[in-house]
Amino acid sequence: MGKDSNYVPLFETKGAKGRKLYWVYAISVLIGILFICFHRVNNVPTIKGRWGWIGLLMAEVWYICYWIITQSLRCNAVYRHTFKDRLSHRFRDEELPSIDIFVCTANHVKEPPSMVINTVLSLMAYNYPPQKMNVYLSDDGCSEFMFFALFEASEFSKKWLPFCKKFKVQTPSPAAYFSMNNHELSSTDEFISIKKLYEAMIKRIDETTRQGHVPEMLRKQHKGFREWNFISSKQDHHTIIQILIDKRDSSENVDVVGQILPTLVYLAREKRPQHHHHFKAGAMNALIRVSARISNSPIILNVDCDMYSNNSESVRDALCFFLDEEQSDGIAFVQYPQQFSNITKNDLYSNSLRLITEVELPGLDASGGPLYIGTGCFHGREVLSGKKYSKGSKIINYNKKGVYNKREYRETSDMLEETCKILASCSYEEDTQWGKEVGLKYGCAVEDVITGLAIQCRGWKSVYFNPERKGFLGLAPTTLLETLVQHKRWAEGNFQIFLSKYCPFIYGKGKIPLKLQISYCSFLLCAPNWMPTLYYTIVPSSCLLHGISLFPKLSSLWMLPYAHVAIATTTNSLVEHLWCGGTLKGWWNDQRLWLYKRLTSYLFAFFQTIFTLVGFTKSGFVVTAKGSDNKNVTQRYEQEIIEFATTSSSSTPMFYVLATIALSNLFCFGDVMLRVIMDRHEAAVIVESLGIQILLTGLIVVVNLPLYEGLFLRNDRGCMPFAVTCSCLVLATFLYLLAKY
Ligand SMILES: O=c1ccn([C@@H]2O[C@H](COP(=O)(O)OP(=O)(O)O[C@H]3O[C@H](CO)[C@@H](O)[C@H](O)[C@H]3O)[C@@H](O)[C@H]2O)c(=O)[nH]1
Ligand SMILES: [Mn+2]
Repeated sequence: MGKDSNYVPLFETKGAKGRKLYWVYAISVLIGILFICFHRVNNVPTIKGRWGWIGLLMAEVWYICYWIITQSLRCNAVYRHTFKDRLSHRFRDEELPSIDIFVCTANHVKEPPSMVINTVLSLMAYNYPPQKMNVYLSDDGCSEFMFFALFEASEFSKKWLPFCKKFKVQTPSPAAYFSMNNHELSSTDEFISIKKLYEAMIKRIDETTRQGHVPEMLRKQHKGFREWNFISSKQDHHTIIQILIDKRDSSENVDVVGQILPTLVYLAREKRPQHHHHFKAGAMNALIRVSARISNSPIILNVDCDMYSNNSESVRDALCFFLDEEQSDGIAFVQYPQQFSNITKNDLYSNSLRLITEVELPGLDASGGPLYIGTGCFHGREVLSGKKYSKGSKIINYNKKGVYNKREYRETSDMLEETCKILASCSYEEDTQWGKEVGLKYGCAVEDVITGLAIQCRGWKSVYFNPERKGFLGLAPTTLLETLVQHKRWAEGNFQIFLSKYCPFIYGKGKIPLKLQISYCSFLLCAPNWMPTLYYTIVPSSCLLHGISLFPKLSSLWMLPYAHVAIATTTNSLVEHLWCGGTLKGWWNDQRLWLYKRLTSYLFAFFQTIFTLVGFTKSGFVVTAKGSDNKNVTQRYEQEIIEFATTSSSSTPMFYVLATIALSNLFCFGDVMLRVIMDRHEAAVIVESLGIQILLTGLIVVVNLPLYEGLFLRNDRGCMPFAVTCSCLVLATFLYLLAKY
């Protein structure tokens, strides 16, 4: 079928409305900023406070540049809408392309097997022909418990998938489904019996994991367990690959109603101490090769092990973008947002990524395409493997309906497993382009962003899709430290890209639009933000002690631009936050985390990047814990009480920084307030000349109230470790005295 006159689009793209008002705001802020700069440059004090002033000027110049960069994300936005019914009209089931789904897991303690298989089951339950679906679990932890859980899941799927189909279950992750309240079905026999089966399975999985070994009786159920007999270390082992469900073998691998099941494969790639395994990027590349041999689907979906599918239509949605006759040209990947099922009402740790989901990604989509953010992303296999765009290239050729993926092997699954072992071995990539030009890129803490950038620079576009019913739901960190460490990894990886040859301004020059280059930089350049922020939290408050004024007097006209910029940007951020569905308190929490991330995550990321660059250290990948198995921690999270307790001492430096800054500001604020109260005559003068600084210091104190509580007032297990409290108290007192005398 060629291009025909009755072409009907499979998706549409709409521009955002109401941009004019935003421009009025942005321009007014810009004017305010110019006035501030003018004032700063022309009023540098001659002696007292000269350096404080110049430092502040530099901090402000950085903020302004960064603010301008971030505007590139907001000057435009597009929203996408798909027509799935048209897709079903145009393509019969047999004509649809097959899809390979990759789930990555790395650590069975931080990522419990019972959670991982919920993700796997939810993906297997897509409303899509099962003979066209292949699910791969990559286990970088090489855990027998994970394999056991997946084996259990393969059995359970035989009942779960028909149940989902029969009752059109919209939430196909069993854990999420059974935890929902008002079920229409809850009193039916079918519901009760499947729930019982599920609970029994989870009990078996959790118990085996807790006991620390899979009992002999259970091991007999599958030949795969034998592989672990020869494994002594998770860092040093051969490849384990087991095809748990082989849909080619249709006599056996059917569900209880006789319907074929999706292929299900377990993979633990080879690991050797002398070979770098490159974290998730390495796992993905092994998956790309292994899946090419087994199923070779033209479409690849990648999800993290905690990101269960919450919408059984996602595959069809994504295909609307790849299969449109006219608009699919050059679309390489479809990115869904990262959304979470465990965000508290007021988003305690600002983990909902609300602004990114609702504002920044649609903005990027308008500038040439969203970043690849690792999970919930549909890729074209060939593009991921390095293919360049040439005019008219599509991921799937519309004209060749139904002929994709004709690769069928005669080999038995045992033989297939043997050949795949080589593909997932350490030495396979030696002297090849894997990790460079082919597959996901190595050597960067955010392998996703850098890989997406490279794809776009090869001429491809990407699409952001945020359907009304959320596509994927994951688990956000539930402690302050986990949050800060996660952001450190992101900031580090992003900054690494900026300083490498992949810097969008150099690498992307002439290949991607300037607007997109700038948009990238608003993410890549977040790490250096620690500098001005640290300066702003230390210098103005300590200058209070000597009465050094760093801002215009309250009665001066020069106050106006400062006030305007502060009020306008604050109002804008508040409005944006509420518009994206946040609460007032959530916005306030967001401000706190804004500060904390800059003072810790970004600071540490900055130096880690520099040290890695000069070869002092190697960058790593600290896997984020998916929830906590400590009931008290979970309870505090749900009650929105900040967790300051730490389990690993290596990460407490972050808390030392936070607590010391918070305490020094408290001392400075106390000091100046005392003077104001004690000396009525001087009070008016102090307030007049130091008003803004007092306000600023006061704000830092108020934002830190929960931290003071954690230091001194709380006595639960989540309070600040005693050692941190003592040391920071001494340190802050010392700094205060140093500044004062
Ligand atoms: O050596 C490793 C380390 C991690 N992972 C997996 O990578 C995924 C992401 O790890 P997580 O600890 O959850 O990190 P997040 O910060 O939540 O992940 C985001 O950021 C990462 C880049 O920093 C991307 O890889 C992810 O896709 C993206 O969701 C998880 O499924 C892990 O199991 C591996 O497979 N092998
Ligand atoms: Mn994660």
